[in-house]
Amino acid sequence: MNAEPLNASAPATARIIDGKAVAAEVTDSIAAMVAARGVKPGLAVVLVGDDAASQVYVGAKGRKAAELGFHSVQHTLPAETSERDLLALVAALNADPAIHGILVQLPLPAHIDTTKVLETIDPAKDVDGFHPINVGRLAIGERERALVSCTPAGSLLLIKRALDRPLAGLDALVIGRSNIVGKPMAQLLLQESCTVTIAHSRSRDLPAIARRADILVAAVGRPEMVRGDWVKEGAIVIDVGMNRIAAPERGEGKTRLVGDVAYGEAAARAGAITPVPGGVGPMTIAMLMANTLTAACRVAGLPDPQF
Ligand SMILES: Nc1nc2c(c(=O)[nH]1)N[C@@H](CN(C=O)c1ccc(C(=O)N[C@@H](CCC(=O)O)C(=O)O)cc1)CN2
Repeated sequence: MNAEPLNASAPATARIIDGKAVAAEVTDSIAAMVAARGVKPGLAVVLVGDDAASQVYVGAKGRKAAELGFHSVQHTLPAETSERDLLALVAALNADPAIHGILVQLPLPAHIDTTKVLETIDPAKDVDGFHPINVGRLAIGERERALVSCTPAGSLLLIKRALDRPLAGLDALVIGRSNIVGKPMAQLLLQESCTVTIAHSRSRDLPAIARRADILVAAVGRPEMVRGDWVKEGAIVIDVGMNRIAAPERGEGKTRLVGDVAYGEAAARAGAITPVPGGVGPMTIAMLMANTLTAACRVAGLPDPQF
């Protein structure tokens, strides 16, 4: 039977999908599961160099892990660290039974081959879900054996919370084809039996494609590219973009964060929409914690936690 498209009585202004609140629900449930299951998930976060934003993210991940009762370690290496030394650290973490999850913060300095580093992480400890084994398992429909990339996994959870019906049969559009967000997002939606389109910078008549989408995920890295008139009435809009743009109205040299969607315009037509900040971003760290708990449960022979 064909699913009805979303639309019918679309509200004049979208519901705001509160990523912070959903992330807090996820991490609360993780803390409860850690206590109930008697596991001590171990997360190692590796930072190479002194990129200011990366320092903030790595600090937030380590603190959240400790707060949830995980064994939490951070390795901070200087920017000049050789690829060989970084690979040796990853190998040591692969061999450490107290560590269930390894995360190497990106971007890495230019002299280090990122692919080589990510492929050295034991797939069972790859809590970022970037290893080709995990990507492949997701692609062949073996999500239950994979660790799934955190941002798409978190986005799917937000979509499910925003919808009051199953996703099956809905038209989903993912704008952006990155390995980290666009492609795994499309795979997840496909497994929910959506009809999935992946669009990118060379797609023809993107506004027309977008107007057909019941679920629109923007992960293209272009500030406010998706305009209000691209959005179907009542659609769920998930904005993965995080773009810092000049904000002279706030004073000289000031900036502000915007997504890939022109929020005000899109909110006037969407059924529900994620803001930036406060939408998808907080889910990334929550799903990292979820993946680390999952990895620890698998080692202990326990069932995967469900979120
Ligand atoms: N190994 C990884 N590296 C990177 C990842 C990743 O998932 N794994 N993602 C990004 C950075 N990132 C986490 O690492 C991340 C970025 C942003 C947020 C977030 O919550 N953003 C806030 C806004 C923050 C602000 O005001 O600047 C939001 O959207 O509300 C969380 C995690 C690159 N590297």
